[in-house]
This record gives sequence, structure tokens and C-alpha cells, in this order.
Amino acid sequence: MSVVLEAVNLTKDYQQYTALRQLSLSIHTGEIFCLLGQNGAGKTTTINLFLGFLEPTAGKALIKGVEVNGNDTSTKNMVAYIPEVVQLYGNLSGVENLDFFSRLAGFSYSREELTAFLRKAGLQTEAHLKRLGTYSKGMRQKVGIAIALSKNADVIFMDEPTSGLDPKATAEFTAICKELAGDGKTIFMATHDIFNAVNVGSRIGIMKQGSLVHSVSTDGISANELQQLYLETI
Ligand SMILES: Nc1ncnc2c1ncn2[C@@H]1O[C@H](COP(=O)(O)OP(=O)(O)OP(=O)(O)O)[C@@H](O)[C@H]1O
Repeated sequence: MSVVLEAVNLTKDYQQYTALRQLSLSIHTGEIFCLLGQNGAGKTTTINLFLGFLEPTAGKALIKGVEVNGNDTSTKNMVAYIPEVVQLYGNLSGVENLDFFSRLAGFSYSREELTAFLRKAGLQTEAHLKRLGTYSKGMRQKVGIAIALSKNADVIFMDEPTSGLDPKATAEFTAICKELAGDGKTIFMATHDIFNAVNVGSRIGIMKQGSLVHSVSTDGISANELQQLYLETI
């Protein structure tokens, strides 16, 4: 498996404060990496450095071997970002939102192709033509995933993807992530949801005050054991 995401001594300081301290990490194709840590541990900072929204103070972030540089779009084209609350147009339908955002990214798809992306993202066909304003949080998230698929992104970053989702929506989300990883997508999520991290993740990182303290495989680890490790760490 090839390395898709790499951080090499990646560091971000805000004046005197170090939000991310010498992160070194390699994530391979098809991995689902879940980053845990208390509020302020540096999870969003890590994602923003990979997305090129922030400039590192030291070290580098690479995507498929290409160094992330805020002024260069080459790595931006390889990634998609799904924020905690997916911002879409409430007056447009799911398919219209997808059409709009995929065009913005430079793609033009037929109606059949758009609905195929929505179905792949788990959105039921009956919902495709309904106004976004009527969608639940989980449904909006599925449109976010469909947008990521339509951009042909190799890596999908997610911030708090299961916060506020009910157990059924969380289970659906987990199944979709696993399917995408099986198709060769790489997923990096920041989360507080230990139980779901064990369920969905192939590897878990635990951050404390800007440092990655643990990076463990989920093979053979229970949610209770991970919770114990988390509590001992933070
Ligand atoms: N623009 C900024 N200026 C100064 N400090 C900042 C700035 N952005 C983030 N920080 C600080 O950097 C630290 C890491 O923040 P970050 O958002 O990465 O944490 P997080 O782990 O994502 O937290 P949460 O779980 O609350 O989202 C925090 O202490 C935060 O206050």
C-alpha cells in the first residue's frame, strides 16, 4: 500500500503557542485514520495544514508525495473536506447542490452520473429531488460525501463527522466510510467519538497538547481498551 498522507516534523505555532508539535505520520491508501484528542489538542490544525489552509511554521505535509503549499492547487485537487456542518443551498435539491458544487470544482456530470454519486454516498433515491432545507444532518453529510466523490478526491478529511448523528445514521455513515476505503479512498477524521473510531477506523491517533502521543491499529482493540488508553493519555 502506498503512502497517501505524510507529515514530516509538521509544526504550527501561533506566536508563543505551539498548536501542533513535530507531527510525523504516514497514512496509506484505503486507511481510515481517526484522530482523537481533547478540545484544543491540534486536530483541526492538522487537517488545515493538509488542506493548505494554514502554512506550517516548520516541517511539511505531503499528499501523494507532493508537498502542500497554500499557493498551489495540485494537492487541493486530490482532497475533499467535509466539515462538521456541511454548508449547502437549502432551496436547491440534493442533486442540484451536487451539480452546483461539482461544476464549481470543474466537473460536468449528467443527471444519471449525479444520482449515481448520491446513491454511492448512501442517499436514498426518494430524497434526491427534495429541497436540502428538509434534510437531516446525516443526509446533508451524504451530499457532502457525494461532492467529494464527484471531485474524484483520493483523500477525504472529515471534522467531527458523527457528532449529532443518531445511532442509525452513525451506522450508515460507518458502512459508507468502509465501502469508500474498500474502493481505495483514504479517510482522515477528527473525532471525539471513541466508540465509532474503533468501529470505523483502521488506525487511531491520540493527540495531547499538539503532540501525537499514540498511533494504534484498531485490530484487536475494544472500545473500552481504547477509552482507557485515551483517558490515561490526555
Ligand atoms: N488562529 C489561531 N490563533 C491562535 N491560536 C489558535 C488559532 N487557531 C487555533 N488556535 C489554538 O490552537 C490549539 C489547537 O486548536 P485546534 O482547533 O487544532 O484543536 P482541536 O483539537 O481541533 O480542538 P476541537 O476538538 O475543539 O475542535 C487550540 O489551543 C487553539 O486555541
